[in-house]
Amino acid sequence: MSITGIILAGGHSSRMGENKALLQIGGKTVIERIANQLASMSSEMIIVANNQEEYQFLGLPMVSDQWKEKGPLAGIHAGLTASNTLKNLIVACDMPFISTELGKILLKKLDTHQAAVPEIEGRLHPLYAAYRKDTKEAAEQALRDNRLRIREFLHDINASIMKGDELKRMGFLYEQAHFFNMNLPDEYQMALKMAAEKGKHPK
Ligand SMILES: Nc1nc2c(ncn2[C@@H]2O[C@H](COP(=O)(O)OP(=O)(O)OP(=O)(O)O)[C@@H](O)[C@H]2O)c(=O)[nH]1
Repeated sequence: MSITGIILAGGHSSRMGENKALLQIGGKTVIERIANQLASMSSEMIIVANNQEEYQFLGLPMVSDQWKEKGPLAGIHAGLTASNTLKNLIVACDMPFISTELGKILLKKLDTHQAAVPEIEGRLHPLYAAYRKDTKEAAEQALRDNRLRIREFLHDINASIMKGDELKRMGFLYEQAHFFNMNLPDEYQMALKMAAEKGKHPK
């Protein structure tokens, strides 16, 4: 298994008001939960962070953005630049309930595409998606041109947009929780409730 799991943790969490990667859910920080999930799918991991001291406790390799204050596309670029593997799974640090089953489906799609990105009920999820290392050049060009929308970057590469129906046909029964991301304090409270419910009715 030659796969790198890349966690984007270089944002400002300004809507949350505190570092959302370090919020606790079920006795663990969100970033630890994600790292644990990624560990089962990848041979290497990288954290892309601009304030690295905050994540030293994870004991994982870290890199910083080369393009500063450009948002998640710069995180994707930095992660792919540092990666030593063709196949990479990128995850935002604010998605507490990602599915490893989905991660494996997205990574498999890289046999035929440069990227695989879920689109669930009309909403694209490029921050839980698989990217080949060879998309780094297109990311760099987009950053150079100051085209920072990931949706546009996906047009520049051979990306497979995987809709809910296709995922269902492949036997993956998605839940909204898999794509849940926390931006606001209320959404953190919601995540705590979701985790408590999951604990009551484990699958
Ligand atoms: N490496 C890197 N990651 C980023 C950057 N901006 C956002 N991210 C990450 O991308 C994901 C989604 O980020 P957002 O929620 O859109 O932005 P944020 O800055 O974290 O939060 P807000 O300040 O509330 O907008 C999170 O995992 C962020 O850590 C960046 O400039 N560099």
